[in-house]
Amino acid sequence: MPSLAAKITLISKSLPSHRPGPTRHYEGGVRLNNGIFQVLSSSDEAKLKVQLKTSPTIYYSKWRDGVFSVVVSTKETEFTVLCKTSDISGLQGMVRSLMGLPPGGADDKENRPAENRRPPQPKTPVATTKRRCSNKKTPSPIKTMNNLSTQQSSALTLFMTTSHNIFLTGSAGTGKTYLLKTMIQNSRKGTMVTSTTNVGAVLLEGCSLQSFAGFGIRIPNKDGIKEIFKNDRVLKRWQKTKTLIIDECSMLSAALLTSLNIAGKLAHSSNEPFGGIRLVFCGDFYQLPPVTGEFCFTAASWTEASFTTIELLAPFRQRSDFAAVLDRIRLGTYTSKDSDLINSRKIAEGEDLDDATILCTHVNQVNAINDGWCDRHETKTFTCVDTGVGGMKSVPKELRLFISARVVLTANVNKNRSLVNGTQGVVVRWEKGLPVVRFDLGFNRKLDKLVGMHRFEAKLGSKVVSSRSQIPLQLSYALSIHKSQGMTLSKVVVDLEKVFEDGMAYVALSRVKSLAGLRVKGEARMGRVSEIVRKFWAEKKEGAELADGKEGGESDDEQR
Ligand SMILES: Nc1ncnc2c1ncn2[C@@H]1O[C@H](COP(=O)(O)OP(=O)(O)OP(=O)(O)O)[C@@H](O)[C@H]1O
Repeated sequence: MPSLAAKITLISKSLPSHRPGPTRHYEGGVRLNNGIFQVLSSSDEAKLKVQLKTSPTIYYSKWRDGVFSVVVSTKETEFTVLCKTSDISGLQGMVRSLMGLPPGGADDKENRPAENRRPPQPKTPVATTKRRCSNKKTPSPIKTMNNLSTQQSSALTLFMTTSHNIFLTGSAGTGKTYLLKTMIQNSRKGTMVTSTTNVGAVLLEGCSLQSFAGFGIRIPNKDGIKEIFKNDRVLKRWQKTKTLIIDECSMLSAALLTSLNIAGKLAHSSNEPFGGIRLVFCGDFYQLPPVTGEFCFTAASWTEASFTTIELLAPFRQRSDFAAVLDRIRLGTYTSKDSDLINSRKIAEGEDLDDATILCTHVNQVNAINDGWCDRHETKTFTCVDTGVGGMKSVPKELRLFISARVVLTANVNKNRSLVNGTQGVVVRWEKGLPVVRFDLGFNRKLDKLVGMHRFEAKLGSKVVSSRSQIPLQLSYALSIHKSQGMTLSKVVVDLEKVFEDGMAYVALSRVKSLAGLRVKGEARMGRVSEIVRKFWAEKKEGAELADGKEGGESDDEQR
């Protein structure tokens, strides 16, 4: 790959606009080795076609309403990037990042259009190993991509080599959080890691969005924010923030996004969107919506942020056949065959499901099931040790466990041995007063491991503001679907009779790795798909057309 980088030549040049208005028109493309991707034409409403002469890869793109989108399809994978970029050097950066290549190239200079001499380079060097901040001179993004897919590597390159605001999305299990963690490891000083959910914050070792913002449970207006900023600590935190990462952004409301925008502008005394803070949002709007209010993308602040959208398409959690069924449920395009397939997983009479996690729609169902198990056994109680203020609601103060209890890890204990958040097991004995858990590593592999106290930290930037030490386990007989968002589980029973939220059934069904690990209690209701989300994507994707099975070189009419 690196040698290929030098052989990519940008041959694009700007053309005079033949229509009134601010839209710029380009002709050109990038040269790859002896092949040429050629952008044949462009305008705000017309398709940009990228023609590929010699490679099996198809690049197909379209320009609409100022959004340039390119669909890349290789033998291994296929993904879409939509980016609001109005300069051809942005296009060059996009193509490079799509290919997993570092920015720039030996032969770029001469061919770059005069007004765009600066390729998208990182302003400061980027780390490959150290978290948040680095002083290394030469970034080597490829080193950090070894265990990432091509799609994920490309997205990481985009994160590391541009300052675009990024919206990282994709179906459940496409590795968004996995990639986000790598981005965090390679992020610069001043990066704040947050999530709209406590569970998400724990997973990323960040803090909840509301605690970062200093808003508490409020969604303040401008005056309210000025009042909050009288607290010097909160104001300084905002002023130090250069990048704000928000995971589980499907649960971020439009009102809160608007407040964040105002706060960023006030803190940085700047009229730039979010006061110039770079945004990295991660989530899937087809999953759970905000608890109250509208989706964040309905706010004017979303448009102001001009996100570059990265949609990961390759499923990691499930095999592609099951992933395809789940995707249709996600989009509300499932067939009766899909529905029958899910319902064919109904619990059989007398079936032993003690090793499964029951995913419930309501918390009272969850507590009743887990408490019921504790009540029937002799339990040992583990009390947490807290430091700092605020506590961590998602980690229990008191954890009741018993021998033979089914548990799930809530922290990464040992990545090499697959003892990560979500790994399930059974408490088999006590040792030194601590539980020994027989973890299920899949493929009939088991591992006994003494689980000690784990320090869960809430961070604001690199500063630990509070911590809670607790055994990183949770009874896993039942979990709420809300809590399960983001988890990967090996065997689940879904109870979807009382689904009350768009995307809820999809979140529950997509936690499991395979159909074999899925059991259904009662009649599975697939729930609805949010019309607003559907519209959001329809408008976004109108700009992108997949070139399934079509080689470059066809005319626009043929493509239609
Ligand atoms: N490059 C990778 N190599 C190996 N495993 C991966 C990779 N990317 C993701 N995974 C694994 O795939 C599973 C799903 O990944 P992850 O939880 O990041 O997906 P997600 O898109 O965030 O899902 P959700 O939307 O449900 O939260 C996890 O078990 C994760 O460890």
